[in-house]
Amino acid sequence: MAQIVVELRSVNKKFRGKNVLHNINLKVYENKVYGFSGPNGAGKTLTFKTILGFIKPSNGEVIVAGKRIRKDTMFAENIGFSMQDYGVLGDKTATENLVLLNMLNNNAETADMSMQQLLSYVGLDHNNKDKIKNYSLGMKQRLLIAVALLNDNDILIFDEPTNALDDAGQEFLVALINDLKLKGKTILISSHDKTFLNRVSDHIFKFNEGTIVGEQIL
Ligand SMILES: Nc1ncnc2c1ncn2[C@@H]1O[C@H](COP(=O)(O)OP(=O)(O)OP(=O)(O)O)[C@@H](O)[C@H]1O
Repeated sequence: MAQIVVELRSVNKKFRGKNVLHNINLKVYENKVYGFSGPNGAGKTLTFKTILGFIKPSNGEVIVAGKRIRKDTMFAENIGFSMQDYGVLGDKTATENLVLLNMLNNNAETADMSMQQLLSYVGLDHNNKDKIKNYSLGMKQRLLIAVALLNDNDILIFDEPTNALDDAGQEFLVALINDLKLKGKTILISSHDKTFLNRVSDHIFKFNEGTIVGEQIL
């Protein structure tokens, strides 16, 4: 039977008295792709940060891979994620960024060769000596995806990976997500592009004003 790998139970979050997430209930089953849709400020990124353990709910429960995220959990270690400008240094090359992050992650087995493979998997050239502050937005998106894949985690969160992607970039991303699914990954992905979400998702959560207002099974 398919396992539930992420579960949110009646999650609420208040910031300075304002309800930014309310009554979020969701179940994520292994090896499926979940689209998160909704307008700006709907709560998609906050829900991702709650699953990652970066922010703690005011009440409710978050369970990742069978473990409850507690107040003293720093973050959910078994999730790879990409968020806009999170964790990458503009003054370094793509390879330097990946090597640094890999060292921070204590991932001893990764050699330069696997960085090359990872960069080529996301369509970047490991020989490119440009600092990433000079990258196009589409190239930065590809690097952020590589960051999410660094530790070969089974659960992946991609926050707005379609931003600034041209048609070829989108096609590449669709193929990459399909390939990751074939490899057994579970993927949570937010986007403003409904056509893209319909193409890649098994299940879509529709967010508005900090809550889930609808679901669609594809
Ligand atoms: N640290 C914070 N303090 C106060 N309010 C916050 C904080 N972080 C997010 N919010 C608020 O929570 C709401 C949800 O934001 P969130 O970033 O999750 O939206 P989103 O659905 O990802 O939108 P977008 O499509 O623009 O990325 C917004 O109203 C935002 O202003």
